[in-house]
This record gives sequence, C-alpha cells and structure tokens, in this order.
Amino acid sequence: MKVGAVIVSAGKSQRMNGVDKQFLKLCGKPVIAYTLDAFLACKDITPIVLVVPDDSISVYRDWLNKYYGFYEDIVVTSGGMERQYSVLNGLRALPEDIDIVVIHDGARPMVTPKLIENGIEAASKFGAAVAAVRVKDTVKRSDGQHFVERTLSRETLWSIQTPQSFRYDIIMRAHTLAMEQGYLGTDDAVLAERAGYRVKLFMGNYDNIKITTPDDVPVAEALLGQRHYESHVDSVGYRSGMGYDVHRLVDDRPLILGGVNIPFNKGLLGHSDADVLIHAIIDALLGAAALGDIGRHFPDTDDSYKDISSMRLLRQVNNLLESGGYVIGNIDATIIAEYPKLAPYIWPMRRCIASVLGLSIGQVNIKATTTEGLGFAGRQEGIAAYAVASIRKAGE
Ligand SMILES: Nc1ccn([C@@H]2O[C@H](COP(=O)(O)OP(=O)(O)OP(=O)(O)O)[C@@H](O)[C@H]2O)c(=O)n1
Ligand SMILES: C[C@](O)(CO)[C@H](O)COP(=O)(O)O
Repeated sequence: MKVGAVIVSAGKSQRMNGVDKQFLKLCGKPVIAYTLDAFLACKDITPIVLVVPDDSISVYRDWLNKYYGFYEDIVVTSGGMERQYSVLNGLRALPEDIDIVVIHDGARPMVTPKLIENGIEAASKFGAAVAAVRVKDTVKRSDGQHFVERTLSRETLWSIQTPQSFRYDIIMRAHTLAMEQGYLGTDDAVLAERAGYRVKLFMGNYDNIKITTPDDVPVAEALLGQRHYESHVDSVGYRSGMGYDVHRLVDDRPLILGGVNIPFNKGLLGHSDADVLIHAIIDALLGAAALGDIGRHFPDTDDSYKDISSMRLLRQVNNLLESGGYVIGNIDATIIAEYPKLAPYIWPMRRCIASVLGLSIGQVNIKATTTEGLGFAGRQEGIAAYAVASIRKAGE
C-alpha cells in the first residue's frame, strides 16, 4: 500500500495578526518542524507534499535544506487562495499510484505519528476517515442576533481535526466535484460527504490543536512543556554504546549502506550484505544494552545469515531491545569512505534506519567523511563506520 501526505501551509495567518504562524517558534522550534517531524517518523509515508504560499517556495526550500539537509521525500508545491485549493494543488503533486493520502494542517503541530497511523488504518478500511474528538461543552445554535435559537444534542457532536485520510481516488473525485460545483468547504471530509461517501470518525487528541490565534501559542507551549517534562523524566537512566566495523571493497558486489543500494563499481565483502553502517549501529545498540556484539547474535558461521539484509538483523536487535524494556534515545554514526560521495544517500539512509527502528528522523544522524587518501579507506580498500547510540528503560 502506497501512502502519501499533503501538509497545507499556504495560509495567510490573518488571525495570528499576519505573523507567519508556520515559522512561529513553540519552545524554540518552528510550528511546521513539529508537524513535519511527526510525518517523517511514520513508516513509509512518501512523498510528503508541503503546500506553501506561491511567493515562499524558495524560503521553504532553503529552510528545509538548512533544517533537514537532503530531503528527497518532501515535495514543495504552491498553494491557492483557499485551504481547499491548496489541498487540491497538493493532491495533484502526488504520484497517481498512491493508494491512501493523509491530509493535514501544517498549523497542527501537536499531531503524533500514532494519530497519523490510526488515520491511515481507518482510511484503508473505510475509504475516508477523519480525526475527531467529542464535543465537551454544551452547544447552542444562535439566531444570528446573539440569542439562543436552540440547544443541540451533544451526544452526536464531534469536533473535527486533521489528519483526514482518504483513498486517493475518493478524495480526488470529491475535490474535482466540489470544483465543478463551485462548492467551498472548511475541511476535506465535507467534500467526500457531498460526493456520497461515508466518512469514518476516529479518535483524535484534545491536544491536537490548530494554531490559529495568538492565545493558542501559550496553550501549545504548555502542552509541549508537559511532553518535554515527560521525556525529561524519562531521560533518567540513559545508557550509551559504541560500535565500529570495517568491510573490504571488492568487485562484483552491490554497495549497500544504511539499507540503501548505492551505485558504485565496487561493493563490500561479507557473510551478510556487508552493510558496514548497520553493523556499527547494531554493535552500538547491543553495547548500550550490554548484550554483547553482532558476532554473538548473528555468527558468520551460520548459513541462515548468508547474504541476509542487515536491516533484518537491525530489526531483530530492535526486538531484542524492546523485549528487554528498552527504547532508543538517539543514534549518531560516521561512515569513512573515500568514494563514492555519500551526501545524496544520507537522507534515504536516515529514513530507512528510522523507519525500521520506529524512530523519528531527528533521532538518527548519519555523517560521512574521507580520510584524505590516507590508510585503507583512503586507498579504497575498504569502508569503515563508527556509531554511538543511547537507550533507556521505557517508563523509567
Ligand atoms: N489558502 C490556504 C489557507 C489555509 N491553508 C492552510 O490550512 C491550514 C488551516 O488553515 P488556518 O488555520 O485557517 O490558516 P490560515 O488560513 O493561515 O489562517 P487565517 O485564516 O487566520 O489567515 C493551515 O495550516 C494553513 O496554512 C492553506 O494551505 N492555504
Ligand atoms: C480542516 C480543519 O482543520 C478541521 O478542523 C479546519 O476546518 C480548518 O479550518 P480553517 O477555516 O482553515 O481554520
């Protein structure tokens, strides 16, 4: 199943008194960075189409470059005068073979990977699904002159959020129909409803607020402060580990680093696929948990590991950590290679590793360096990798 995302960030922030709310900092980090981080932490959402004001495309591209480095999974496209037109532009920027699309407001930075994934699951089952929370207050309809016309029954009322997820054909048909009829809605689900589709409500989060007016900022910061407090409490008891590995470069082998196939005239020799970076990361993770090393868990005398993808070994190590009650804090690694140039592959490696380990991209850092022609790496006889990792007991 192919899943893409459309994040709309092309509004005018008028109710924020014109201050561009997507770059407004909450606890020091821009609103849009929280939103993107949640999507990047989800397995296999690609591409993520970021819809931005027409005159800000280069501002966003520069910021993405600075903030994320190489970002091939994020496509930047321009928005329209209304949110609905921005979404449609975003949908049109997706490849046509997408099965499910997740539509989200850039201005809802408190979204979590779990909420996004729940939406994808509901959309693949029901075709159309929106995050929603039960209305807690009593709701009355006014007569237009600030007098009560009547009191509505709260039992069936839900407050609608994003993410809103759909089968791609359904939401394209719904948007196209709305355009033909000149209908403008305040969310995407209403377009699907009007096109005759049933829309499933799935549980949103009360803290998944939309940053709309200045008084939303302290509320969001308080909520983020609570999350930070929880993660600070959780950071007690961190353990760290380091890993190092070297493989020889030979002819007639594929070069696989960080789970990514890299075009090169040589590849690494080994019992497995010889992914030296993943081996160093595995050793760092095992080291942090005091669980020995890669050779102890996956001996090269065992034929079942012959040519195995090291990503499968990494997944097994992750399971091992999970069953020991550990969660990963972060990973940092350096690849030592004279050639090929690795810069274009760093982002795909980070995504690949983060998705196998269920981490956000910000928890995985990969660097590459040469040795300026010195030593075995400099002579292109081999490639080495160093890694460090931190882990902690979940809930400690
Ligand atoms: N023409 C528009 C209008 C809105 N949005 C996006 O839709 C989301 C929800 O819209 P809202 O909170 O209303 O944002 P703004 O339109 O920017 O706010 P305002 O109405 O105060 O100008 C935001 O992430 C906003 O950037 C968009 O992409 N294109
Ligand atoms: C889509 C939405 O976030 C669902 O609550 C909301 O309708 C957007 O509304 P706005 O008018 O763009 O603020």
